[in-house]
Amino acid sequence: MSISVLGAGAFGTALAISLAQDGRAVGLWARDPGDMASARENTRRLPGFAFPDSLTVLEKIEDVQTSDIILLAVPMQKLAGFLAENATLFQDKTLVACCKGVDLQSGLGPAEIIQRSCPSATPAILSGPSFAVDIAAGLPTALTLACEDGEALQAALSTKNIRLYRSSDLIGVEIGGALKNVVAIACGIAIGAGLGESARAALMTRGYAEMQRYAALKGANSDTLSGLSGFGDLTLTCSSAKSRNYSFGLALGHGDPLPEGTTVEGRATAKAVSNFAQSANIEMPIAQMVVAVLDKQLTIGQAVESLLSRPLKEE
Ligand SMILES: NC(=O)C1=CN([C@@H]2O[C@H](COP(=O)(O)OP(=O)(O)OC[C@H]3O[C@@H](n4cnc5c(N)ncnc54)[C@H](O)[C@@H]3O)[C@@H](O)[C@H]2O)C=CC1
Ligand SMILES: O=C(CO)COP(=O)(O)O
Repeated sequence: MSISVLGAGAFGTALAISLAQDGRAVGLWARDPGDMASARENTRRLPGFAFPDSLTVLEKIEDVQTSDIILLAVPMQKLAGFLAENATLFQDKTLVACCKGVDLQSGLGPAEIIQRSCPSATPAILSGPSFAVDIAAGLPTALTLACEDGEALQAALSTKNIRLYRSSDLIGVEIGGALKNVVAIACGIAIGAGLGESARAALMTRGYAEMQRYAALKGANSDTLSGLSGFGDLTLTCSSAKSRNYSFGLALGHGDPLPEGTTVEGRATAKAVSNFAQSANIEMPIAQMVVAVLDKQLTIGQAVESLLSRPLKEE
């Protein structure tokens, strides 16, 4: 089965490198390829990792039509527009969403967006704890691949350093990857503002409870979030400064200039999730406080005060 990766940010590039390291023919398409084809490296988004020989930089997006499996590695808020623009190229393909988030405009995750724009395609979700640099460096990782009847796909996308676990719960897997970014921003804020590691552990745990509430209402299986794309990615992202979401929170909490030009998926997803929580009348106070701080409706001190003064309840 031939594979292409669309979107040559850090993650798309890392996945293409890992897949091609096994000698598979892999196509990588970038909206703006720069000198990638001649340099055999993505010097802007993932410098220092040479492309294996079997990785081809696609000249035009139409070249993707020879592939059966297409990995979508564009940022979440661009996915719907990207699919709408290119839907005719994706008929009957297996489309593997690698982005993590909830679309702010529609409130949908990648699986439903794929189903709506490309009804003849087979949707799949790849998610779990993995920094692009770790994958590109050949370090060991374990991720979840969600797809109906996904055994062949699991075999096709497993590599020497990416061990894939299979799931049929697309909604649960995409929610884990999307919502952990919101909690990671909250944790970064807490550490940046000097609130301490106990506060971070509390935010991770109560943030996880919010993820479970959201997932239950969206029809996810109750145990999916305990896997790699939920608990696994929450742990990684809330504890490593390699995470852009956590680092963004750190800067916010510390009062430093916010990083620019990086993909911080949790910002838009926090808003999408809070909108849903409000309309569905479920409690997601951490997500709502992240939005309030981002929108400057509350200071960090006021947000903390608000979380601590909520009515006492059972765990
Ligand atoms: N970087 C990482 O370690 C990981 C990233 N992800 C997810 O992968 C997704 C992409 O993230 P990164 O690759 O890290 O982002 P990035 O910030 O490195 O790159 C984003 C890329 O998307 C391209 N792009 C933006 N809009 C586009 C459009 N309309 N059409 C085509 N290309 C477009 C940009 O040109 C850029 O190359 C995100 O949802 C992120 O959560 C998931 C796991 C790990
Ligand atoms: O999803 C990731 C790790 O699994 C990457 O996290 P960031 O997008 O916060 O860098």
